[in-house]
Amino acid sequence: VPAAAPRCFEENGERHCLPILLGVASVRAGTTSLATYLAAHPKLSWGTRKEHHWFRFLMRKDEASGPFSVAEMADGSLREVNVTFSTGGLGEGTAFPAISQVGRGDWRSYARQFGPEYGFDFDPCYLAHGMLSRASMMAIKETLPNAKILAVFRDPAHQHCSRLRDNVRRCADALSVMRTPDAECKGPARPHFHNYCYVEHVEEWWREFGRHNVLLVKSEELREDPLPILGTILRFVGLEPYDFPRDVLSREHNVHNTTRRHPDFDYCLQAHRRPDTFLTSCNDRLATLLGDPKWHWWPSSSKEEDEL
Ligand SMILES: Nc1ncnc2c1ncn2[C@@H]1O[C@H](COP(=O)(O)OS(=O)(=O)O)[C@@H](OP(=O)(O)O)[C@H]1O
Repeated sequence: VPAAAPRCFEENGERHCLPILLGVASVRAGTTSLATYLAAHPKLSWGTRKEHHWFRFLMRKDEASGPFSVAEMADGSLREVNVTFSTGGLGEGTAFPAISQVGRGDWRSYARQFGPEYGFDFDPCYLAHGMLSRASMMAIKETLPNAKILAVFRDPAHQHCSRLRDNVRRCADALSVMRTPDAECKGPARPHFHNYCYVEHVEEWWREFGRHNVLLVKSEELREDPLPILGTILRFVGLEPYDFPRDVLSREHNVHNTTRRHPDFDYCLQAHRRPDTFLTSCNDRLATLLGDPKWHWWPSSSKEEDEL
């Protein structure tokens, strides 16, 4: 029996259950591979697709149902959503529209996308910076209060500098666009950086779901050997160990690797790994919070500093 008992209903002789596991992060960290591996388990299914985007919020430009720090949940109730982010919500200083889940349907509409198996759903945009991701977190809590939360984190400097080519337009709350590495690396911490300051988000999700319900995975470890990670995830959701087919695990999905070719990529990477940068301080805090230096990704006194 999984730790999080699924919530199910029957319709036309078919049984549908809400997912028990929600992957909430992060963009381009290997979530497609991980989801594909998990889908090979006979008791696990992602339902109709890997990413259901059920908890992404809709923009409502037509009416001002409140200040932009308020999100309208599926049942019409309003929630304050930018209460704790240190940098304020998305659109800070601008007249940003209210955001809403209304029109999405109730929990059954979501559950209909899954069968009777233990479902899981990945959306790497839920754990990110800003009002929308916080609203997603609140909506998830409302619909799936017992969900197990999974986040895959990848070297934040790599993630950030990758955007030199790949503007993050798919995540609605990551509107900042990389311009030049110089401006980004030497300027003050912009809201965009907070997507990769994982420590800020971990504390938020712990607070809402409880520490034991949030599992963090290092993307680099997943790439090295997915088996131990899969074992940990099975234990996390309360399933027995399973011998995943090796041929499934030997394939990597959604591989691009084109970002590295940008001429400024290495410079950007090195600049962000200096000891005095915002991302270094985030890693320091994350490694301390989790009590494990592996969450730092690069040593504080990096040799790369000398090379700049
Ligand atoms: N097993 C495994 N472990 C770790 N990382 C992996 C793995 N498989 C794929 N990848 C790399 O993950 C990147 C794609 O991540 P996502 O699938 O999460 O991207 S997406 O946000 O859903 O589009 C993409 O990174 P880049 O190639 O650097 O772009 C993949 O190469």
